[in-house]
Parts: sequence; structure tokens; C-alpha cells
Amino acid sequence: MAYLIDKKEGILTFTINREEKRNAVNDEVMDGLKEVITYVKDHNDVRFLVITGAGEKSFCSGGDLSVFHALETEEQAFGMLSKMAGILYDLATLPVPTIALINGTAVGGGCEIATACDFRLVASHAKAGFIQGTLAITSGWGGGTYLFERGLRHDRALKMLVDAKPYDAQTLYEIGWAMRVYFEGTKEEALNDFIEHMSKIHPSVHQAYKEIELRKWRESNMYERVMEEVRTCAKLWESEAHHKAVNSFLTKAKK
Ligand SMILES: CC[C@H](C(=O)O)C(=O)SCCNC(=O)CCNC(=O)[C@H](O)C(C)(C)COP(=O)(O)OP(=O)(O)OC[C@H]1O[C@@H](n2cnc3c(N)ncnc32)[C@H](O)[C@@H]1OP(=O)(O)O
Repeated sequence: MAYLIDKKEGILTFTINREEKRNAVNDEVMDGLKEVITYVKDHNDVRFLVITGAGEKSFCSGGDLSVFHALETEEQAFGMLSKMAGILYDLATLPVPTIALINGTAVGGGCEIATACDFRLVASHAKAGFIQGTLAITSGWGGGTYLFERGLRHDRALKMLVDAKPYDAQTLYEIGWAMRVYFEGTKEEALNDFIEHMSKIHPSVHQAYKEIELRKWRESNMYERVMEEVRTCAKLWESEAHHKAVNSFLTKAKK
């Protein structure tokens, strides 16, 4: 299975389970995210939704280039990008706290998934970065829009996007992208420590506080802004520079 779903004591955990591809996102992973988001919407006993990656090396390496490199045109790219952007918008607007438990490298779309979550807990060895720029495209699943929205200082958000390189855990914490860096113990221990106090608060309080932000998003056409980001990425996707960069990665991988 390309993903695992586990539920324990009100904590629903979605694990991207494709270590051989550094937990890259393919259609099966997208469908799994839709499934877990629907479960949260249909059940009122979920306190937290956690997104993480299998293994210790990678949280998520973004879209599966070996699959999505076949998308040639703007229209073909828009189809995939808008599907995942819609899923991440549903994730970002869930009424329960969402936690990206970053067990390893989070790059490209993996960084976008993490940014769409309310909280980011980062392992001290992990790195994260919007590396889409190295492929001559922008973020295309809404991650750039969420980054500017999530309260990072503008200069830090813009530099993280335009640097298009992985930042180490300490830097991620200093710029305000990582809520917490964990050094010892397991990621599960880090998670339990992080949610210990929040777990004692009635879920209706969490929902009410999240609604304050979601109300602002609805009033400021957040979804439309996300889709503008998708359209921009789809346009750049068609460029020769993008296809050349992807082929270069895939050729290197085959050596
Ligand atoms: C809008 C989002 C956008 C989109 O796709 O739509 C994106 O996400 S664009 C960004 C896409 N992602 C990348 O460009 C990241 C590519 N991967 C890497 O840079 C590295 O793999 C890294 C840093 C994640 C991990 O490096 P490490 O040295 O630990 O591993 P390898 O590079 O040797 O990779 C191991 C194995 O996994 C395959 N792999 C890794 N990432 C991907 C990926 N995104 N898609 C497909 N396959 C991936 C890699 O090819 C190796 O396979 P192997 O068969 O063992 O050679």
C-alpha cells in the first residue's frame, strides 16, 4: 500500500508509505489523502490528523516525477495539480488540528503538504524546501499561497520559495516554518509531547479557533488564490526548461 492509515485514541495518522521513492506522491497517495480527509469530516471522534512519512529518510519528496513527467501540456499538468490542490485545500480547512510530523526530507510538493497543515514538528536531521524552482516551476498544490498566509514574515516566506533549496531544521525553526524541532526519541514520542496539553481541551474549542482563520480565508477568496497558483504552475510546466530538469533528474536516478 502506498499509504497507511492508523487511528489510536482520537489521533488519525496518515503515513505516505513509498520509501523506495522517498515517499513521492502518486495518484494512490492522493486518493488515500482524500479517504482520510473524508473520514475526519464524517466522524466526530478524531481529535488530531497527523501526516507523516514512512522510514527516517523522507517525509515526502513531492510529486512522483517518474509518473508526472509524462504530463506534457499545461492542460495535462493542470489536471494533476488541481486535483492535489483541492485535496490540500480540504486538508487545510479541516475543523480539527492537523500536524505534519516531519520525519525526514520534505521537498517540493512534500513541503507544500506540510505547509498546508496547522503545525510542523520537524526531526532534527530533517530538511525542507520548496525546490520546485530548480525544476523551473513554482509550487503548484497551493503551498506558496499557504506559506504567505501562515504568518511567516514576508521576506522569509519569499526567500524560502525563491531559494528553492532545502533548509535544515534549525533554520526552519528560526524563520518560523517549524513549530518545534525534536532531537531525541521517536516521532511518536515527539507528537505525544506536543499534543499533551491540547488533548485536554474540548474539541469544540479547537474547532472554534480554527474557524476564525477559515472565515478569513473564505472572505479573502483563499480557494481562488490557491487555484491561481495552480494555473501559474501549469503554465510553467509546459516549458522546455521544466521538462529538461525533470529528465535530468530521472536520467541521473537511472545511473
Ligand atoms: C507541485 C509539486 C510538484 C509536482 O510534482 O507537481 C513537485 O513536487 S516538484 C518537486 C518534485 N520532487 C523533486 O524534485 C525531488 C526529487 N528527489 C530528490 O531531490 C531526492 O530524491 C531527495 C532529496 C528527496 C532524496 O535524496 P536521496 O539521495 O536520499 O535519495 P535518491 O535521490 O537517491 O532517491 C532514492 C530513490 O527515490 C527516487 N525518488 C526520489 N524522489 C522522487 C520523486 N519525487 N519522484 C520519483 N522518484 C523519486 C529516486 O529516483 C531514487 O530511485 P532509484 O530507482 O532508487 O534510483
